[in-house]
Amino acid sequence: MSVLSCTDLRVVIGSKTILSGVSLSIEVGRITVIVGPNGAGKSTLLACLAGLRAPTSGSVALEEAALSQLNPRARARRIAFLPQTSEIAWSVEARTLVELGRIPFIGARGQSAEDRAAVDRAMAAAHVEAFEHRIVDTLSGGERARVLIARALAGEPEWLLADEPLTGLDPAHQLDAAALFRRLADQGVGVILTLHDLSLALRLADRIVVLADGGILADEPPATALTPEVLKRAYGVEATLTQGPGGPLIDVIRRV
Ligand SMILES: Nc1ncnc2c1ncn2[C@@H]1O[C@H](COP(=O)(O)OP(=O)(O)OP(=O)(O)O)[C@@H](O)[C@H]1O
Repeated sequence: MSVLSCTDLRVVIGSKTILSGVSLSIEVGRITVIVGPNGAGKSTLLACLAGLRAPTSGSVALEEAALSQLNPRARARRIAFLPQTSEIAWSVEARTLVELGRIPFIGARGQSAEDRAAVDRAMAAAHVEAFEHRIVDTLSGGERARVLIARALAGEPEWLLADEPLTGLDPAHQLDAAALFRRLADQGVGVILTLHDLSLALRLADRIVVLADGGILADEPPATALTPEVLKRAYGVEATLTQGPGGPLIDVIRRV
């Protein structure tokens, strides 16, 4: 079983320590959700796990091999990274953007029938077939977010690492995206997400990693991860956990 891990990860930018002493071992076939306050280092950790940022010290490994030893093409075939939506603004048709997710597979002869079929499957999974010929810049934020999910899926990766993938989606499309992530995990994909919506995190995750002050404050199954004490320490808020008809709900009462 494929495992993505980091050991004693430390990231220093300028004079600021962003992450320190972070060790994780994450298995495929599960949804791992990273939560934590603004600036806790969630995006930085995700970029390190995707092999897109070199840590200052410590290591990231895919199975037994250091990620830094894999060439970028081989790494991109196995790990898809979905950045925060706001970072993308391209004047290309949606299908062209999704096709970019196949680049690690495309040979000298250009796209094969299998590449085109994979793009079709990815667009269908993210429900974006209707936008095929729309210029991405003209799509709404939520529509663009779904096209970007399709781009990440086009490579049919073993790992999907997504930074805030549900932000900007309406409730129905959040449910669709959550169901898609669950399907992928059930098919054996390792899904690692950062999320700000704690109730959604509880409903979606098999495992929740709470980052705060550059380190891991909790690393637990959802049933035990977000206790009032953890929420207080991580976010500085008083909050309660209740059961709603759709699943667990975090009710934030006040700052403490
Ligand atoms: N290039 C950089 N130069 C200086 N500081 C940086 C740089 N990149 C990240 N940081 C800082 O590192 C910290 C962690 O950033 P990161 O984006 O990983 O946090 P985050 O937990 O994803 O935050 P958010 O919830 O707001 O998206 C922040 O304080 C950020 O300002």
